[in-house]
Amino acid sequence: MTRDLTITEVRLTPILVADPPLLNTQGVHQPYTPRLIVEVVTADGVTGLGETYGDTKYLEPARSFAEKLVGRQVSDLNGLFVLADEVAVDGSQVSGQVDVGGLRGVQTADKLRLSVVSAFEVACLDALGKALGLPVHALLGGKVRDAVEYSAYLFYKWADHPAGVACEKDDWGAAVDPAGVVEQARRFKERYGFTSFKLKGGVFPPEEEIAAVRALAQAFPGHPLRLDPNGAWSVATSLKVADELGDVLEYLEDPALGTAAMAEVAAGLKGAARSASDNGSGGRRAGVRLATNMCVTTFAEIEEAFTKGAVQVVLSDHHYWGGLRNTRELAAICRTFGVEVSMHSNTHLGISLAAMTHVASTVPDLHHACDSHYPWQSEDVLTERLVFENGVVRVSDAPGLGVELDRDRLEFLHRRWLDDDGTLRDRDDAAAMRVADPEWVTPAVPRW
Ligand SMILES: O=C([O-])C(=O)C[C@H](O)[C@@H](O)C(=O)[O-]
Ligand SMILES: [Mg+2]
Repeated sequence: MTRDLTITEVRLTPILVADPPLLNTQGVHQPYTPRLIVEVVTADGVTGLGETYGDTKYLEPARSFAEKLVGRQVSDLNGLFVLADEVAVDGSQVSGQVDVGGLRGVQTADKLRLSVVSAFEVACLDALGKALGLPVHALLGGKVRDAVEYSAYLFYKWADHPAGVACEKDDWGAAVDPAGVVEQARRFKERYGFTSFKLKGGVFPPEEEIAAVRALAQAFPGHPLRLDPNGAWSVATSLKVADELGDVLEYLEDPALGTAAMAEVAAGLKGAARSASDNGSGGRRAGVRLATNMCVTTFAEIEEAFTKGAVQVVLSDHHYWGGLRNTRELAAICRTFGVEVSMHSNTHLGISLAAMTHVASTVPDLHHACDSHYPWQSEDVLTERLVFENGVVRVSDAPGLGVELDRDRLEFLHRRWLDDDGTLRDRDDAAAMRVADPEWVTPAVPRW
């Protein structure tokens, strides 16, 4: 039977999804965060789904990209990148600096385009898989594992959003000290079976975060632990934290901001490793590895970081690397240079979790449990939520991504976006923090 894979319609639906009051170095999560749902429809009536950031700076290029897509084949995946180069990006939204809302590293025009393309690539793969009766992992060459392991993404957190702010309630409670963090980790383990834990740091002075990680190590002996202050520390502070926590950390994630600072931290750790092997005096910091989702976020950033030995683990994110096939290319480059890979996550829904799981299932040497914010998202646009059991998501063998859109939920969340006066349509954690603390400004880096 011949199939007509021509794209006849592309639907873009911006939505606002509930997000708990999770703290990071720049502020606190908004009560609702923007996402964009992409649907690509073929002449045969097959619909493919994709998901990406929904802020205005992504939405505008996504609209012009969508117009160009009609009439093309869902199988023309390489052509998506050629098309992307033709999409204009608002120069005022582009910067070499760390993005205020998402802590996603540099925000170059190319990276914004890739973040948009990623959703269309996933939607095309979903449609192609459905049309051919093949799961997305098969279109990527086939899975090498049946389940993908995720880690618990622990956050310092308030019990509620500030009084008077419209929001959805969550049942996680507050976590603003070591006991609260350990309790949150316990619940993650109970609910989802996660056995590795990542704490989002850069919120409290390093001594407090060291105490929280020590408390986790005591409560969960032998479990892999990570701490990620999103570049909030100086090189000296980073090395001090490595001294304090080196014996329990799986890796330290973006302790200092940017490749140059990370390379200095790495050099300090390497020096310690040398003295440890020479005379046993390297201290705990000697074996600490550095991971990043902030200084290696584009192909252009790889050479400098790898040449300087700034990182030992790259946390890929298919959104900003430009999709699932680029994620595999990144993994191949990392493998060549002896750098490990795992996956980063921002606030995302089930379409993206399904996409992450498919691609992760095809990467042979995935070295660590992947990050996912999904447990924090009580809302989704799927008829059935994806499930974490014993810390893993099973890889679907159903055609495409193996997920189904709940159109009523999509409409409900879109209505919320339509009803918003614009305040929440561009994620801004510092602005959300100012609701509770009007004096708050994004902290200068290094913060400690
Ligand atoms: O690993 C990371 O750096 C992140 O997940 C960045 C995110 O933006 C996270 O910090 C958040 O959403 O607060
Ligand atoms: Mg990170």
